[in-house]
Amino acid sequence: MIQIDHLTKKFPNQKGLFDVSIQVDMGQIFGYLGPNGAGKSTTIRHLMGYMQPDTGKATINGYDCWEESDKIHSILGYVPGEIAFVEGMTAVDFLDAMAGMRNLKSNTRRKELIETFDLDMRVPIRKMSKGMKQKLAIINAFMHDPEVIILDEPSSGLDPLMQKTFVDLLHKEKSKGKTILISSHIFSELEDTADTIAIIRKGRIITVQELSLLKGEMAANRYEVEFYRQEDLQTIVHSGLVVQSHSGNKAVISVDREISEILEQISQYPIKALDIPRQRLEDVFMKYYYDEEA
Ligand SMILES: Nc1ncnc2c1ncn2[C@@H]1O[C@H](COP(=O)(O)OP(=O)(O)OP(=O)(O)O)[C@@H](O)[C@H]1O
Repeated sequence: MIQIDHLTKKFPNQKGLFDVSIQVDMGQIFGYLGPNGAGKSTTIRHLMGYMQPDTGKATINGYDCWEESDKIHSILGYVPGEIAFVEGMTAVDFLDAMAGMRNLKSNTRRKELIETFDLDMRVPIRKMSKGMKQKLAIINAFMHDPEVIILDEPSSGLDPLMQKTFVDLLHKEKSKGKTILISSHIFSELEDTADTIAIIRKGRIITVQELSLLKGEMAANRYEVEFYRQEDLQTIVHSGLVVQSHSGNKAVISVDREISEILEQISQYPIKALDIPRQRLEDVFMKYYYDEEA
């Protein structure tokens, strides 16, 4: 379990983290969402034991991330936001070195992951593309079967097929009961994986909610209806339903009452198309961002 309690870290430029509290339970995928410079990587650096909080604390499976970081690293898999490999190393050298540091005896899982992500290990790291380096970082993060996994924008650089492979891997790990924190500003990545989402902005947590509730908050609030006949649209405009806008034979109707009441009225006329715009995490995020700004 990952726990951050009232963590504050103020940089000399007044940026940083302010009273951040989050909890990621075992078997949970926790999405950490925020715009550039919000404080996601700074939070993760505290979890990794790279930074000492001014006040508050972070723990992983009960170990203090700053004071007991050595204990944490053996149970942790981590994909950093900016990956820097030692120049001149081959991918095999790198994974061997990491396996050695972790006292890892078996290569089975490593081989499976190399196959899953289809990484050509013969290419020297310095000649690898951004996506290939990202794959190598992912293999490194998962090859020792860690209990807790921390991923800082993990699928940046991966092509759509590999992003899907990665999402599948996350689902498998979750089903094994792993605790996973993913920071991202790629909404779809979290929409497909996260149970709970925290939104951070300017170093402060704006909201922590179950993804399903967060989406429900902005549940379909309008119908887009296309009529065959202009006169039917005009009748609807004057029917007492709240028509937000209309053009051509299309009307956007506000869902401000019982859905059955609205459907009953519009279904009196032949309808060419009816669309209920799907709520996306991105819309929810923008709403929070905008509301806080206002
Ligand atoms: N060591 C530091 N000294 C001073 N300011 C810092 C330091 N580290 C981070 N910051 C500032 O703190 C803020 C949060 O940075 P952070 O890297 O955590 O953001 P982020 O949410 O990970 O952003 P991105 O999505 O762009 O990676 C930024 O304004 C950054 O400039």
